[in-house]
Amino acid sequence: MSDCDPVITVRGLKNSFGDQVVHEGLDLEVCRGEILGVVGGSGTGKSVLMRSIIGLQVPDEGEIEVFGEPIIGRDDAETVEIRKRWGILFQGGALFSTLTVAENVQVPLREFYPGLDQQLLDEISAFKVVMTGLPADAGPKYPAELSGGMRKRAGIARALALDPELLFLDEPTAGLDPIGAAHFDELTKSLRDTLGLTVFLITHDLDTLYAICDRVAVLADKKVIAVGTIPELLALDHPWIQEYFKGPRGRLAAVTEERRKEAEVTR
Ligand SMILES: Nc1ncnc2c1ncn2[C@@H]1O[C@H](COP(=O)(O)OP(=O)(O)OP(=O)(O)O)[C@@H](O)[C@H]1O
Repeated sequence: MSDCDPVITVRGLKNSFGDQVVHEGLDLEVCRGEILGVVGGSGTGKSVLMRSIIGLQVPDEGEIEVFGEPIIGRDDAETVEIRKRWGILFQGGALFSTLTVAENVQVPLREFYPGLDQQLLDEISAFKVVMTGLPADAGPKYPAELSGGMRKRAGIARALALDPELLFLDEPTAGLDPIGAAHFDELTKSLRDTLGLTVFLITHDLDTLYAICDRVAVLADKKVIAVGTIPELLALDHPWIQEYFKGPRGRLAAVTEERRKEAEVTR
């Protein structure tokens, strides 16, 4: 992307587990303010890439910078100021089931700002809950009392607890019905627009790619084989890209997006 101000830079990344090499020579830049979709077949290493960027997976080789700061080889204490600036929604939402929604949102606040008093914690968490479109009375509820879509929103509320600049979302619409998924996409986009976030979004959801991603990075053959807008990717003749975007589901997603845009124009 021209005039890219990189928030994440990955160079020459190699990850392996025993004999299995997942990444080799992987490069990627995520630009400030964009929603970057990360796609690839199952097991191509999308989650391992995210885990490497957030420091949970130590790569064999390569360099990773977030906000211009190196990540690899630094311990938790050294990266605390960087970690405060990002929020993460792991696959499945990963809320603590024994804590209420409000208490879940307060977890990162307590971790990074242990001095905050309970009243302030309650006020911040209540604000984050409402910000994600949940009703205010969702705060005292436990995750098991919420629908799948509401749990995802609660996960986003927790990811937003520290007012991050960068949001990592690992398959946020997995398990949601199409309407719930479309609403979640709208939430992601509106948060990006209003808060100026940069979003690293792993997804299998073609509708999400069409509806909200500025660019898409494709993982295959152990690396990012292409990054670009969907029209740019469609112009490439890589077999996986062609099959993914031009297969029946890809064509349907393209038509759905076309209709959505037309409806917007005539509204
Ligand atoms: N901790 C680990 N130990 C051993 N192998 C692992 C570990 N984490 C990931 N792998 C392997 O690395 C490969 C990539 O996994 P990853 O979860 O990143 O794939 P993915 O692209 O996110 O897949 P999916 O789309 O199915 O979620 C898989 O073959 C997986 O089994």
